[in-house]
Amino acid sequence: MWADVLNHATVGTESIRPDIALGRILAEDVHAVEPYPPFRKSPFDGYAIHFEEGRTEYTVLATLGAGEVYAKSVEKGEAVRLMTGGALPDGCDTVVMQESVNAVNDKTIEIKGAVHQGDNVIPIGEECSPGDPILTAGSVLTAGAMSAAVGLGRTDLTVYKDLHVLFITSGRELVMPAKARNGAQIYNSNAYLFAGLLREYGFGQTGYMHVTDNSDETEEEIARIFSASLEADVIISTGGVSVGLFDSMPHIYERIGAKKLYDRITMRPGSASFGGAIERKDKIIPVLGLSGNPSAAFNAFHLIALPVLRRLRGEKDVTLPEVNCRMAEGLHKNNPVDRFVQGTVCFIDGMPTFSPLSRATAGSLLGPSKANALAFIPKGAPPAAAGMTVRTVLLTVK
Ligand SMILES: Nc1nc2c(c(=O)[nH]1)N[C@H]1C(S)=C(S)[C@@H](COP(=O)(O)OP(=O)(O)OC[C@H]3O[C@@H](n4cnc5c(N)ncnc54)[C@H](O)[C@@H]3O)O[C@H]1N2
Ligand code: MOO
Repeated sequence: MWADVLNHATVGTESIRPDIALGRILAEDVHAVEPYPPFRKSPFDGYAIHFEEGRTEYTVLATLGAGEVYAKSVEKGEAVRLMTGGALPDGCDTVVMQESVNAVNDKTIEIKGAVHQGDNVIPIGEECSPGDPILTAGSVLTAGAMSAAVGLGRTDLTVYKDLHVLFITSGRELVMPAKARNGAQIYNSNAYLFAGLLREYGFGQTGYMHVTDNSDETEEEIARIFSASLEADVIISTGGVSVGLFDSMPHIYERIGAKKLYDRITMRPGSASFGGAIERKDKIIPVLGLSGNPSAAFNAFHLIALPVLRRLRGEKDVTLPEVNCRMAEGLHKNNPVDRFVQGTVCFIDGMPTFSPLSRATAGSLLGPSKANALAFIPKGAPPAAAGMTVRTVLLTVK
């Protein structure tokens, strides 16, 4: 069912210039249209010669900077001085580094030591030939990928459109920073956690709304969320999805047209979770209501929301990398369901080692400020002991 939603929800494509494409997802396979390098070039500052067996002295016809062309052909006994990256003139088949040459006079060089025909020539198409695959659809345009495309002459690239993520927080106990807070209220840290996570993972255009879960305001809040949802490709919220009296997110989602796909998942933390989809005339909008507990929300972002967001923006590889780690210390909890424990991965004696956070609870505010990995302890496993090997999901942006 999620597969159906995701297959229909993918955003469209657009053509953009490389200078604004960093971090975007390619929607086309890029092939070389010409060979690279496009001419025979020198890897050194030196002399391009018309090689002749046994000859040590050559007459230098000209000096060329990189990018300059020598129009005539270089014949027997002749050479051209050129710089690193310079094109070999016709008739030259060998390059001699300038350190391997003595100047006999202004116009003549003498080669010291052995030289072989063909030395130091980078051939045309050494790296790629016309038609060779260079970049694949669904990959992220890194700085390196863009330089490859530009180096091969591309002036525009077809990429997936930016996702419009509408993010919602829920709860009357939440106040924004610098606002007055009574003794039982807390600051709305998830608003900042998710704005930051979305930005860190390259999801740029983010609307934000807050639901008070106060019944006097519900109708107006539903109307505002409905109107914001018209611009959204995906909706994510934290809080208000459990069984509390004021947990109103599933109701709000249903009121704005979402069909429920699930309302709980068997993992901890993050079991409080709502998944649904809004089917509109022109598109399907996936809806993810995540747990309000900050650490549960952080885990659920990486494990549930991020793969969905990546898939929606056309990425091929949507999951985070995993590495097997040695547990630095034991955990004492039983595991009635799959558990993802926040912690840090570092290398000790070359061995990836996972250290669980001392307070790895669903409600921990501070966990997301420290964790760079989540250890996976499967359902039914005994409490994880120090020294055992554990599968660990790496949170790569840190
Ligand atoms: N009787 C039961 N109670 C609970 C169950 C259950 O099955 N039966 N499930 C528990 C689990 S598991 C979790 S997780 C929480 C999740 O509840 P919600 O997702 O509805 O989240 P809230 O109740 O709204 O908030 C939980 C917690 O997180 C704080 N929070 C919420 N939003 C923010 C925010 N934007 N910034 C910072 N902190 C936030 C909120 O104040 C609460 O402390 O339910 C259990 N209860
Ligand atoms: O959903 Mo809760 O985070 O499992 O503690």
